[in-house]
Parts: sequence; structure tokens; C-alpha cells
Amino acid sequence: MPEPYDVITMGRIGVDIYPLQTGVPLSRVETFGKFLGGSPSNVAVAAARLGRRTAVITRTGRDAFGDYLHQALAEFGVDDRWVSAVAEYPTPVTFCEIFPPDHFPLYFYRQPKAPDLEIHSGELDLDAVRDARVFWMTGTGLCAEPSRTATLSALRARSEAPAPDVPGPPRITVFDLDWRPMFWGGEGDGGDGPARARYREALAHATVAVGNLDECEIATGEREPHAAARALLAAGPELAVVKQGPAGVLAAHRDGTTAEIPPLPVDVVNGLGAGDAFGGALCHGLLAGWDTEHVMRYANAAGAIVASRLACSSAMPFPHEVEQALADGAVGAAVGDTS
Ligand SMILES: Nc1ncnc2c1ncn2[C@@H]1O[C@H](COP(=O)(O)OP(=O)(O)O)[C@@H](O)[C@H]1O
Ligand SMILES: O=C(O)C[C@@H](O)[C@H](O)C(=O)COP(=O)(O)O
Repeated sequence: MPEPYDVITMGRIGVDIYPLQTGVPLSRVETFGKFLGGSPSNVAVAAARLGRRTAVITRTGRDAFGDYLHQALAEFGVDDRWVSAVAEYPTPVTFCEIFPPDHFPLYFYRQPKAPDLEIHSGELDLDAVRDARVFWMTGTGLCAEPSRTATLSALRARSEAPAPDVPGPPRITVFDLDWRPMFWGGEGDGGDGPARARYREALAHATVAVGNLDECEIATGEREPHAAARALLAAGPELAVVKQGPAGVLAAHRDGTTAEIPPLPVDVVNGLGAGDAFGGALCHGLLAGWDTEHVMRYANAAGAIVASRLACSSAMPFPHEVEQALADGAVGAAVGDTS
């Protein structure tokens, strides 16, 4: 039997084309950098940087940017065996504007349709999905067919899998609530509508739910962090993680333990990618079997480090960088920033 992956993520991929000048609108940007992007792909990179064996299930266009993404995944040490090409659609690109400390609008170009929404259930390696120690999916994967059915098939493969013959560490299934209303068309009303129903269906299969306040509100209708965590736990998962950007993080476990971790002080360069750094570190800490507070402190630091850097994927920290930030109680100079 093949060795299971530590982490398999499923969902979008694209090319981030980020300004190399900050504090100016796109109309005044003169030069851009090109980076692998797409939230679950960034999470796979983040976990790989922390030493985990990772793979991503996604699709690109059959084009030069698709080639670039394969090359970038290989360089980051993320297995691309489940990244296939869709002939009909181009690889998406994403621009942003960088207005520190807290305004980072994203501009997605995913028309007429993103290849990563063309993931079909019949093409999934459900044995590998079932056996992965962590499986990570996102709310965006539920926004359109066939990705929605494929994502739910993957979730079911895990939640309905029989217990292994030899008892081992529990399988962890993470639902990243990741809410991007522009991908939902008429369903992106954000209220008590179709998106929330989709989210509830997926939550029933997840063991961990993670999201920021906007995302928790879409999933549960609750915005106050403790109420949102309670509502997430009631929907299925055993661990609920409420990210609060510069206000840190709250985690609540079904066993009654909670952890509220303040942010590490940081000079913010670009807050984009912090959530994905947090996610990769969350996978790493859960796999290590650390207690909830330790996991949250570690993930908090990883998020703060990426907030201090320009890029997302190439800015993901190595273990010594997270450990240094934790020891210092702050994020220092951008040592090791390859962005
Ligand atoms: N400005 C910041 N200062 C310190 N920590 C931050 C900052 N921004 C993000 N983080 C850390 O990264 C985590 C994820 O960031 P957040 O912005 O909440 O996620 P998302 O990008 O998914 O919205 C936060 O919970 C926090 O731990
Ligand atoms: O998630 C996306 O598709 C946008 C990414 O390409 C980009 O890297 C990013 O903004 C990640 O930010 P986060 O999800 O807020 O961590």
C-alpha cells in the first residue's frame, strides 16, 4: 500500500501577479512579480515548507501559466500528480493592490470559467484522498459543478471510510470556510441562502473548520467569535478555528477546551496569504499531535510572518523562522523571504 500523504489539499490554483510597488493603485503600478497562488495550493506549499509530504488536487489551463504552476509546485516540493489540464479554459490570474496595514483588494480573472472548478469525481484518486492524514478543502470548491460534487465525494470517502485494521492517528478533514462571493454568481447572496446550505452539508463531514469572521458568518450566521465557534462545532467538526487577522485567533474544541491567542506584533507588508500560512501550520501542528494552544500559537506566528512579506506562496515560513518569531514574541526582519 502506498505511504499516505501528510496533507492533500483540493481546490483552486492560479498565478498571483502582485505589484512590486505598495501603497499605489493598480493604475500606477509599474512592475509586477509572478507567484503560484490559489488558497488551497498555498496551504500545500505552507505545509511542505514545514516538512510535510503534500499534494494538491486541482486543474490548470493547457497553457504557459499552467506549465509555470507545475514547475512552481515541483520547486516547492508539492506533488503535482493530480494537477491536470483543461483545454477549454485559461489558467486564472489574480492581481491585488497593497495598501498596508489592512487594505489588500484582490482582482480575480477566472473567466469564462476556472479550470479548477472542472474537477470531476470520477477522476479523483479516492484511495489516496481517504488515506491522507490531513485532507483540506475549501468553500470555493462548492461554488460550481462539477467541483461541488467532486469535493463532496472526497469528503464522503473520508467520513464514510471504515476504521483501519491497525488503529493509528485519527484522519483530519479540514473545511477552510474560504468565502469569495464573486465566485458564487446568483448564489453569492451571503445570507441564509444556497451558499450556507452547501457549507452546512460539507461541515457535517469535516473534523476541523477554519475561517475568518466573514467566513464564519456565511457558514453559521454568527459573527461574534465565541458564538461562531459554538455554531461551527454544532454543525459537525470537533475543532473550530476563528481567525481574526490582526486580532489573533480563537480555537474551540468539542471537549470544552478553548485557546485565545493574541497576535504577534508585526509590520504588515501584505496581509494576503496570512490565512494560508496559518492553514499550513495548522496542518503541521495537528499532525504533530500538539495541544490546541500550541498549534494556535504556531499557526498564529506563521500567519504573522507572511503578513510581513509581499508574496503568499514563496513567503511561507520554514520551521526555524516560526520558532524564531515565537521566541522573540514578534516578527522581525523578513529573513528568508524569497518573494
Ligand atoms: N496584521 C497581523 N498581525 C498579526 N498577525 C496577523 C496579522 N494578519 C494575520 N495574522 C495572523 O494570521 C492569521 C490569519 O490571518 P487572517 O487575515 O485572519 O486570515 P485570512 O487571510 O484567511 O482572512 C490570523 O489569525 C493571525 O494569526
Ligand atoms: O486565494 C486566492 O485564490 C488568492 C491567492 O492567490 C492569494 O495567494 C491570496 O490572496 C491568499 O490569501 P488568503 O487566502 O487570504 O491567505
